[in-house]
Amino acid sequence: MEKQKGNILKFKEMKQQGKKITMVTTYDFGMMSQVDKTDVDMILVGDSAANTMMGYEGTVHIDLDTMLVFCKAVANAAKHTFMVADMPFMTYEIGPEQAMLNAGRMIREGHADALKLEGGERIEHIVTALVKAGIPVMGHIGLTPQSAAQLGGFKVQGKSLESARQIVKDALALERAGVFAITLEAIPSPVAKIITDTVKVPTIGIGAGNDCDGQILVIHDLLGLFDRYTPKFVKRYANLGEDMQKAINTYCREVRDGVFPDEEHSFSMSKELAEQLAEELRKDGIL
Ligand SMILES: Nc1nc(=O)c2c([nH]1)NC[C@@H]1CN(c3ccc(C(=O)N[C@@H](CCC(=O)O)C(=O)O)cc3)CN21
Ligand SMILES: CC(C)C(=O)C(=O)O
Ligand SMILES: [Mg+2]
Repeated sequence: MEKQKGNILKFKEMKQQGKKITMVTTYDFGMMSQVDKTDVDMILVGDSAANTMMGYEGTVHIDLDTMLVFCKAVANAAKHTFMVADMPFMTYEIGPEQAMLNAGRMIREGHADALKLEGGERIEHIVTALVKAGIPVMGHIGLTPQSAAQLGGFKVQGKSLESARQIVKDALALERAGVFAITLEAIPSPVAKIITDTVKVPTIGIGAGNDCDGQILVIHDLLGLFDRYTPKFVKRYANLGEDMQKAINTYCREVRDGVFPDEEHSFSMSKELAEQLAEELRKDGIL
């Protein structure tokens, strides 16, 4: 049976029924064509594209127009999968007006179904405005990579009493603002459990333990296509990087050995026509 495209009501129902929500990132048409055939519940066009697709160390170097390129490519293949996209760094922090203008582009031009913003209490007024405008918003708290410089790097958050309490408050602020789900990144499992038990909207964890309502991983990490760094929370389910190297090396060997292309991968011409052609070309003085 063909997969139904999810929606924010379905995700809330899944939380109520204790059904786990599955999510991966995706950044391009080819990958999304595969993901769209799986039973993953939703995808994120993450600003982690800055790392996985562009090779930057952090996520602050990707701008709105670049995010739009990835969104458009993914949207062309996301026929059955609910598509969330990250608002990139500094495209919403100035205030509701800036956020609305840029969110409008992500949805109109990028074809995102929903948007994700980093921050809690700090951006409550901005999320409120977007939700009032009819945009489904996902929150993202804990380790927020766009503020890594301030956090001292990609560090686990909420390890002290005070910072854990702040993250819980951030979750409540986002719920008040009307988010449909909250990403919890790199926080101790007990803190994620408290939030999951407290808010009515689904929590989607990445490095936040097994009590969240759902999980997300960067697709390059789970497929084994990214080896610059591997956060503790990443589990590799395949080694596609190695598979790719093997396939490319086999191709190179076959070309060097004169094995590829064979007849199956070439176009033929009748012997008569080929001879006629040679004759004509000899007449022309070319052969
Ligand atoms: N490929 C990829 N995967 C991700 O999960 C990811 C990105 N890129 N880019 C954006 C952010 C950055 N993320 C990261 C990156 C590194 C760690 C990491 O190495 N953390 C240390 C903990 C360090 C500490 O708290 O002391 C670890 O050991 O997991 C965590 C999250 C998560 N996101
Ligand atoms: C790691 C996830 C949650 C993310 O924000 C991203 O991939 O950009
Ligand atoms: Mg992100």
